[in-house]
Formats: sequence, structure tokens, C-alpha cells
Amino acid sequence: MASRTVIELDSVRKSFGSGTVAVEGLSLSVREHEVLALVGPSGCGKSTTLRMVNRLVEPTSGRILLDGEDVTTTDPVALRRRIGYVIQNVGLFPHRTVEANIATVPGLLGWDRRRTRARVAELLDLVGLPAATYAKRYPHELSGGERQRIGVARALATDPPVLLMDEPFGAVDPEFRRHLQTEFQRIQQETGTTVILVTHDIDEAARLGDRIAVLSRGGRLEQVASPLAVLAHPASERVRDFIGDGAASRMLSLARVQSADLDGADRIVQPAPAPVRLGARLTDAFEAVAALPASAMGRVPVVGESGDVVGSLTADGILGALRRAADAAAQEPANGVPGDADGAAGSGGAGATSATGATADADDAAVTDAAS
Ligand SMILES: Nc1ncnc2c1ncn2[C@@H]1O[C@H](COP(=O)(O)OP(=O)(O)OP(=O)(O)O)[C@@H](O)[C@H]1O
Repeated sequence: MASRTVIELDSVRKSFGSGTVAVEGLSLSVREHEVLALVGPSGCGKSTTLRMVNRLVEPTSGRILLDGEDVTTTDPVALRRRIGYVIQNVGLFPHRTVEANIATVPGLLGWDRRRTRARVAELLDLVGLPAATYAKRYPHELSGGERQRIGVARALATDPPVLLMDEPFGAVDPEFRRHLQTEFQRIQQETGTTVILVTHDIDEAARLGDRIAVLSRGGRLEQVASPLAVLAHPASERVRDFIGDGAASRMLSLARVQSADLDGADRIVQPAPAPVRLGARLTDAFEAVAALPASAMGRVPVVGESGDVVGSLTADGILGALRRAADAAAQEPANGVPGDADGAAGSGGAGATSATGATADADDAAVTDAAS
């Protein structure tokens, strides 16, 4: 199960010239192919953390390793070609077509036209915007959501093993946001890219993250664990505050109906109500039970993959499933970080060795540097 660590932050600290300590003693590992959601209240150091990984911001002290290599000694331009970067309001080049935007880095890496064109078509397909319709458009001819998807396509152009995403769905309305999240999930599963996703939205983090790292002010790591573990067993009062109300309902959408939660099929009252599937989200099962007519006696049939009825489920069964999920989450290793035995707060306290400050207009630099 233990997968390779791709990104490792080791006692990373960042203080700005103004005296603000944005990140303090942060230690965190990101595993290959995982989506690590970085969450926390506004100003807690999420973006600064992300930008230190691709050297848009230089750490004051501590080490950041990419595939075991210290990023601070890696040429930033080469580094950014290995790391895709997606930000809110993506910053597409306004006078270049969609095709030219996506082809920016391949072009500068000297790919020939045929290869570039094929890759652009493939990426447009991947993000659900057919090349025939979209390749020749300019950014101003796209909706906000479409621009966002082109931003993702551009970041993936040279198939970087790592993708950093800073509030990538922040600028779109809630309904379309959900659609983009689903699409992102599909793309990530297809490509296997390792992702750090910054969001202030715990629901987005729970939905998309394989693990969630919760930061508090000053970039302090409060907890890093699976979404279920964070929701069911917040490691501190700050995590609890950040999650706010509704942890149980969020857990319902993460946990699934399993055989262990079922009673016998013989207890189903006829005529049988519409069934739920084994493996369905508890939210869906809960809605099905809540919508039952009185005659069903609170019991919904459950069907297996073949459509055969395999048992029945009640509200008690759903509660049991929720407890089981919470118990299983409690069995996770503390903080879920391989080799990070001492847990939440990281080691901290490393002395400042240099203070190089942030790159001016860093987000643009990420794109133009990667392209230069
Ligand atoms: N270039 C900078 N110079 C001085 N202070 C900075 C700079 N960049 C960030 N900070 C400060 O560092 C702290 C962390 O900022 P950061 O943008 O990383 O937080 P965040 O968690 O991403 O916030 P948000 O969710 O609001 O985007 C804040 O107090 C911010 O004001």
C-alpha cells in the first residue's frame, strides 16, 4: 500500500520581509498519484506553501524535495516544466487561440507541429471541449468554466507528473463548479497525476482529496488524514472549527453501503419500494429511506451489481454504517504521513537562514518561465 513520496516538505518556514510568518515548521509528504487537499482559513499560508513547491516563493528555511531532489537547487524553469500549475482565473494569453495557449510549452520544448497538434486535440478531448469547436477560439470567446478547463489542459500539456492547483474552481458558480470537480476527478484518475489542491472549501476537499491537510494560521499543520478521518476525528479544536457544522452529513456522502449494514431481504414489505445499490453513498441511501411511504416500514431493498436483491436497509443500518466508517477512519495511522511519527505540528523552530522573499507577480512567472 505504501506508495512513493513525490513531494516532501521538511520543516519548511516562510517569513516575509514584513515580518509575517506565513508558514512555520511545516512537514508534509505527498504520495505518488494522490490528491492532497490543502485547506484552512483565509491567510493560513496555503498559497504560500503551494508556491514554494514550484519556487515562485523561496522558503526561508527547511527543505522541499521533489522526487528526492531539493527544489531550491533545481533550475526554476526546468522545475516548472515538471510541475503543472493551475490558478483561479487561469491567466490564458488573451491574443493566442486556445490551441496556441495549450501548445505554449510543447512549442518551446521544440515539439514538431504534428505532435503538438495531436496533443492539443487529445487534451481538449480530455477536458471535454472538442478541438473542432474550440481550438481556434480566443479566451474572450470562452465562458469562465471553459477558460478554467483550458487552463487545466495547458497545465497538463507536457504530461507533468505533478500538478499544483490553487482554488482552481473558485471563480465558477456552484453548480458548474460541481461539474468541473467531477471532470477533474475523471482526468486525475485517467492521468494518475499527483496533485496538491488548495481550497478553502472543506466540501471540495472532502470530495476531491485522497487526504486532507488542515492548516491553521501561520501555516501550522493541524491534521493530515483521509477526509473521513478528518471529519469523524478532528485532531484539534481548530480543525473542528474549520469543519464547522455538518460533519455527519459530509461523512454520509463519503461512506458507502456495505453488506455488513444490511438486514435480510425477507423483511422487505411488499410491494417493494425502489431499491438502492450496494456501494451507494450513504447520502443516497438516507434519501431513499427518508422518501419511503409509511407502508414500507422504513425499509429499503438493496440490490447487488447484477440487480438481485441482496438485503434490506433501515435508518439504523445507515447509522451503523456511519459508525463503522468513523471507526475504520480512527484506525488510520496518526496524521497519515509516512515517517512523520511526531504528528501534527511538524518539528518547527528551525532558524531562519535566508529570506529571499516572493517572486514579483509570481503566477505569471510560472507560466512564462515554464514557457521560456
Ligand atoms: N508576498 C507577500 N508579502 C508579505 N506577506 C505575504 C505575501 N504573500 C502572502 N503573505 C502573507 O502570508 C500569509 C499567508 O498568505 P497565503 O496567501 O499563503 O494564505 P492563504 O491561506 O492562501 O489565503 P487565502 O485563502 O486567503 O488565499 C498572509 O498573512 C499573507 O498576508
